[in-house]
This record gives sequence, C-alpha cells and structure tokens, in this order.
Amino acid sequence: MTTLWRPELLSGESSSPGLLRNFVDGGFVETGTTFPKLGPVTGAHLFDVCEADEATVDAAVTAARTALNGPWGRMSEQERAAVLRDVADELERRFDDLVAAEVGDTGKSISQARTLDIPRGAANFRAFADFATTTPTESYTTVLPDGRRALNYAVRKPAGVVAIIVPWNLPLLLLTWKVAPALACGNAVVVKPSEETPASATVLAEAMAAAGVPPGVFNLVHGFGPASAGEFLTRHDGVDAITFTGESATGTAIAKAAADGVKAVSFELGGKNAGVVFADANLDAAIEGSVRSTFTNGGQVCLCTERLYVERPVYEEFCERLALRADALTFGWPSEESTVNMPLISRQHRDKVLGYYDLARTEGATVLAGGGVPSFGDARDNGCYVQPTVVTGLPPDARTTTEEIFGPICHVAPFDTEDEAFAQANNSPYGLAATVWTRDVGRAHRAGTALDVGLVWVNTWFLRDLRTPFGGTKLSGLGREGGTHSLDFYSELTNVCVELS
Ligand SMILES: NC(=O)c1ccc[n+]([C@@H]2O[C@H](COP(=O)([O-])OP(=O)(O)OC[C@H]3O[C@@H](n4cnc5c(N)ncnc54)[C@H](O)[C@@H]3O)[C@@H](O)[C@H]2O)c1
Ligand SMILES: O=C/C=C/C=C(\O)C(=O)O
Repeated sequence: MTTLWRPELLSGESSSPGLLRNFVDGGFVETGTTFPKLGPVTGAHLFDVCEADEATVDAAVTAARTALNGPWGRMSEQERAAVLRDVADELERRFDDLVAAEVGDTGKSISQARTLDIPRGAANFRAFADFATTTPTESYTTVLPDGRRALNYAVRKPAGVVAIIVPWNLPLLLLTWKVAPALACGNAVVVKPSEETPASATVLAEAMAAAGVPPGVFNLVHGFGPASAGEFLTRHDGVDAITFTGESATGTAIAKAAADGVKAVSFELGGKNAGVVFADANLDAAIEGSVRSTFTNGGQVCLCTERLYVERPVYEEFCERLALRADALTFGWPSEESTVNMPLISRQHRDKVLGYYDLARTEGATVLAGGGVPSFGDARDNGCYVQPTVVTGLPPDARTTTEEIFGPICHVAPFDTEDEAFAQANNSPYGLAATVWTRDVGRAHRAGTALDVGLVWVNTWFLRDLRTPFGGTKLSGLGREGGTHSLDFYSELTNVCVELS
C-alpha cells in the first residue's frame, strides 16, 4: 500500500517524496516521466507523480474495453452493487490514509477532510449501489387504433468506456461522485484526477483492487490537460462518454475534443454564485451561512458565494459583522482541530487570487477585511495562503464581481426590492448555485423559479441529498448528475417493443 502520510503536514519538516503511479488493468505502472507535487501548506515536495503518456492512456482505455466484455459486464446489478458496497467499506477502512492524502495535496484542515471530503467518498458508493438497484425504467402499454396492443419497456445498458476528469478542490468527493454511478451502471472507467491532487485517487485504486473490482474496470492515469493525459483521454476513439468537472474554458476544450467521436458529455463547470440576504432573514444565521458559503475550503468550492446582495435596512450591520467574522477565522496547521482557513492549491492559483485582490482595489473597492497574505513566521510563509477577504463598493460590471475568482473573497452590495435582488443575482454568465436568506416562505419559493441557476439553497448552503439533480445553467454546465440523472448519463436506454397477441 502506498504511504501517504508525510511529516511536513504536521510541522513543515521534510521527508523524501513518495512515488505515485498510474493504475492500469489492475496493476500500478510507472512511466518514464514524473512531475513534482508540491504541498500548498509549506511548498514541500510531497510526491513525484508518473505522468501517463499516450501509450499508457491507450493501455488504460483498452483495458477498460476488455473489462466490459469480461466478468464485470456479465454481473447483475445486484452483484455490482455488492462490490460497490465493499469499495465503500474499503474506503472507510483506509479513512486515515485518505485524510492524509487529501490534507497533503490540498492543505485543507483535517477536521474538514474527516467530516466532509472523505465520508462523501464512501457515501457516494453506497448511494449509487442503492439507486442502480432500485430505480425502475419506463414501461407503457400501447393500444393501436385497430385494437392491437404492445408492451414497451426500457432496458438500461452501460454507456461503455467512460472518461472521468476532475479538479483539485474536493478531489475524492468529486471523483467518487462520478466513479460510483459509472460503475453502478456497469461501465468501465479511466479517471484522471487533477495534476494538483494525485494522492487520494491512488487509495481509491487500492480500494478497488481490495474490494474485488475486476482488473480494467477502474483505471487511473495521472497528468495534465492539453498535450497530456487529459487530452489523450478525451480525444481517444475508445472512449464512449466523458464526464468532467472543472473550469468552463476547459469544458469548451473538452466539448471540441468530444465532438469528433460524438461522445456523450456531462459538465459541471465554474460559478460566480450569489447569496441574497433579505431584511426579514434570521441575520445571525445569514451571517454564519455566508461565512461558510464564502470561505469553506478557502473559497475553492464551485458552489461558494462570491457575490452577496443584502437588503438595505440590514446592509451596514451585515457588512460589519461579516468582515469581523472573516478576520476572526483561524489560521493554523491543517492538523490542528481549530484550523479553519486553508491555503490555496498552488502558488500559481495564489497569484491569480491576489491579482483579483489588487484588481478589486483598482476597480474602486473598499476592502472591509483581508486583502493580502497572512504572515506566520514559519514554513507556512512558503505556502499558498491568502486572507479571507470582504469588499464592497463595486459596480455590477466590474471584473471582480463578474469573473470567477475561486478564492476566499466576496463582494457585498445593497438592494431595495426583491425583483432587483433576483435580477442582480441573475446578472452573470454563470448559473450554478444561489443561496437565499429569508423568513418569507412565499419569497423562498419564488426564488426557486426566479433564479436562473441549477441549485437554490434557502436558509442553508451545500446541504446535499444525493438523489437530487445537481448541475448548472449557462456557463456553469451541461446536464445534471445525481440520483436517476446520473443513471441516465451513465447508461444507454434501449426501448423494447413487444406486440401482444
Ligand atoms: N460545477 C461543479 O460541480 C464544479 C465542482 C468543482 C469545481 N468546479 C470548477 O473547477 C474549477 C477549478 O478546478 P481546476 O482549476 O482543476 O479546473 P481545470 O478545468 O483547470 O482542470 C480540471 C481537470 O481538467 C483537466 N484538464 C485541463 N485541461 C484539459 C484539456 N484540455 N483536456 C482534458 N482535460 C483537461 C485538468 O488536468 C484537471 O484534471 C473552477 O472553475 C470550479 O468552479 C466546478
Ligand atoms: O466544488 C464543487 C462541489 C461540488 C459538489 C458536488 O458535486 C456534490 O456535492 O456532489
């Protein structure tokens, strides 16, 4: 088993980097080229990662195709579901390794990894084992004008070889959100985690083998996007469907690659999510909820709020209290239970986010909290931290208030009427999620239809029921996953029409 715990997670003290390999046809394989994975807490060199070349990606796709024709393809839904439940058990057995992997790669706090990221890995497998074995397909009795009758019914079949490409912010959660339904529907998969977060996928590969998933059903290739494993995979003739989570611009590149083979695509993309706080809301809950929706995971969740609209009578109080809370969020080592803030994923991403902090000022913002980098006086000064930041005073067309930043920053603006609030929230090329804080039940339901987004949360944020449709409108995505929506993407439906005599 791969050792993922690294002492630098606790103290900044360096150890020698581990080696992370690709997983093809049931075994780990090295390639000639490696790239370094640096931890964002101290910049320490955590892993050397084997970059999959075109031949390795090809071997993975071929292994997946072969596996579809082997024992996996002949298993009943119930048998596959039993294997997936064993994978969930394995993930729970490897809980500490997964926490170490995720904390090392992302710098998120151990407490968040333990309560959010890692439990969802196992939960995803259990949920889709259940959905795939309990969801009915359509059936109609057809009566023709001449009195003949027919029975129509749909049969679910695997979509085939599915390519799964995911980002770095919630690595195991987002990977298993796609692997679990894909396998529950009988597909074979080739997954490519982000180059920034290769570690937890390694434990997942080991869990697959330990749970008896046949060789070739789950393959893992490491690397980058363009001219690397991502592009080799999305352009591969042997791939039938591509499911992708990441930036909208990457979605466009993948859509172009998918067009040639008319591959099915499912996209969960970027966001510039609004929070709307009405004066009738429970203000304490709205402030705490906005702290969570803005700063969780360093603001690096596609669902995070980057624009807040607050009804004028409570605007001043809201801004003041939100800024105080942002300043009070604790920095600490990821291993300390009290730690809330985490670093951004890389120096490159930190430069991008700090660029927006500067841009906000240039565009005329007032900075109420943060706006820079924290100083630790230890190895974390070599990491990728920024301060949680609250700004006000920008016009609706400022770049800071329209472009996805993907960091711990929000802009707060006042509004006077419900129509104005919803119009401002909708004034975005993105349409992923919105959060509304109100005690008016009519208004809460109106928000559901008025807001042009895939997900509306009322008096809460990121509360998930895995049966519900998940995805975005506009630049935020294509299609929905979750529950039966996932089953529809990861399977082909064949309609059978039998004339009844
Ligand atoms: N809507 C959602 O559910 C959701 C969830 C999480 C993150 N996101 C979005 O993800 C982004 C942050 O993640 P990121 O920076 O890793 O995104 P990214 O698009 O840069 O990378 C995502 C993945 O795509 C790969 N990739 C990049 N270019 C590719 C190409 N041309 N062909 C094939 N693969 C390619 C990367 O290597 C990585 O594995 C944000 O925009 C965020 O909003 C969306
Ligand atoms: O960063 C984006 C978070 C996405 C969350 C999910 O896909 C989920 O909870 O299933």
